[in-house]
Amino acid sequence: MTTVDSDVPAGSELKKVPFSTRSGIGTVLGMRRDPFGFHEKRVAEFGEVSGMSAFGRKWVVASGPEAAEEVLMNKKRSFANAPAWSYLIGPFFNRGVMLMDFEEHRSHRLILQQGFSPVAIRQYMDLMQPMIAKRMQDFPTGKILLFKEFKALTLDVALEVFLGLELPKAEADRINGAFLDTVQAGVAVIRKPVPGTRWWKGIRSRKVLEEFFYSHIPAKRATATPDLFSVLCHAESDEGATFSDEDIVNHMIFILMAAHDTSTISMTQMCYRMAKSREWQAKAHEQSMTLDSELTYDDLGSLTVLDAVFKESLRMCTPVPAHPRMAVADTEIQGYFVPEGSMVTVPSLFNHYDERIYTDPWTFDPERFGPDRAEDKKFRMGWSPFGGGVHKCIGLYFGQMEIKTIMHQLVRDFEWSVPADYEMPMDYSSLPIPKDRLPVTLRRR
Ligand code: HEM
Repeated sequence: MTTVDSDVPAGSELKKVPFSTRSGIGTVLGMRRDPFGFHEKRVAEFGEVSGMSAFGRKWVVASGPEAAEEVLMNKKRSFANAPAWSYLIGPFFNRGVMLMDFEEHRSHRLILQQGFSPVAIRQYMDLMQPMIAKRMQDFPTGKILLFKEFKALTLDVALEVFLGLELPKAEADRINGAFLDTVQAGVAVIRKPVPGTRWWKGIRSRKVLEEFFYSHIPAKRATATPDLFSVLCHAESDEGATFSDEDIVNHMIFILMAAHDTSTISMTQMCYRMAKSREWQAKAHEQSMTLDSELTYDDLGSLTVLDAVFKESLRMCTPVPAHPRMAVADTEIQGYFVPEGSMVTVPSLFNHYDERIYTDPWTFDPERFGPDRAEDKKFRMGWSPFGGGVHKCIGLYFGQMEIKTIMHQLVRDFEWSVPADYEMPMDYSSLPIPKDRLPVTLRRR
């Protein structure tokens, strides 16, 4: 049987993937301590396609935009999501659409798509605007932890727009805690339910979430309301396929997770960058003042400053830093032999600093996305915070709508700052979050 570091078959012109001999624990700790430095050393030593041990498996790291395109566009259908993502987060996000492949993925995605159509997104925007406006009126000022505030806000928005439920604070906190634990569990170093560990907490939290969703299904099936939960309960594909209760619970848990942290991280990054580069905060404020406080869906296209800040912030810290896959047939990446069964990862976090794509990649420079420079367009996967191919983020438009709606209100009514020498300390052990939750001084204009 071939293994991930097997020799290239006789007669093949493909190259063997060079593997690091470093232990899995050493690799994970090294990556956590200094992910960028660690990656740079790996590329200098082994090249863009190389192997490493991590999380109990051997992985092929397929760096660079060309390798990203080969893996994510998956033209030969030789890479699958389920066996790779399930290995990392399966017990917690079981049967979410990202953990499905090929025909099954296609049929579930077609039904799900109804919840993400332009008509549905306009409905969600109508639902969320008054609530965001109200939350912004009450937004705390002074020295605050912005990441924490955004996390609470995006959860409330998600509960309203996805679930159509107003939960008492204690219940909302319980669900928030359960999400946090499920997300954290995926990258646990101890990958067994040993009491007290991340993995163990993740399993318990998944049960909490399942019970929560199942208990609300009968009411959701009984009436059609404009929230995603209700849309999924009533959705039917062209072939007449519908979701079972179990499908709905699985998709809801996955989507809530997929939407919540990614949006929080994006807004945190945007605010951090605009606190360091105050001129961009001022530009965004000026532009937002030319529009009404309450936006229409069509106004979103006019927020060009926030759009550029969003793109650059997601380039510099992409909320989903890597895309894991498994080779389901013997295949190749950039001329390297990748045997069936190999775990493969596409590291977008690092690709976004590739000097072949971006000029001065460590500099915050939203203008690089303008039509005259369009640095992100040099490679198909040059800018890939939303992934690519059939698994490309289904919530891409929803996410941008939510983020811009919140940021529009924030830049209109507030200004914020950090000390001149402040650098946000990042925890990359799961999705990238600030260790200090981004303390800022926020004041109402
Ligand atoms: C800025 C915010 C967001 C970012 C950066 C982001 C990023 C991503 C990425 C990178 C993937 C693909 C992962 C892979 O191929 O391995 C993905 C998939 C997905 N995202 Fe998002 N996401 C965001 C917001 C959202 C929102 C708001 C929702 C839902 C409302 C959502 C729902 C999903 C779903 C369901 C998938 C799986 C799609 C499939 O496999 O067919 N995401 N997202």
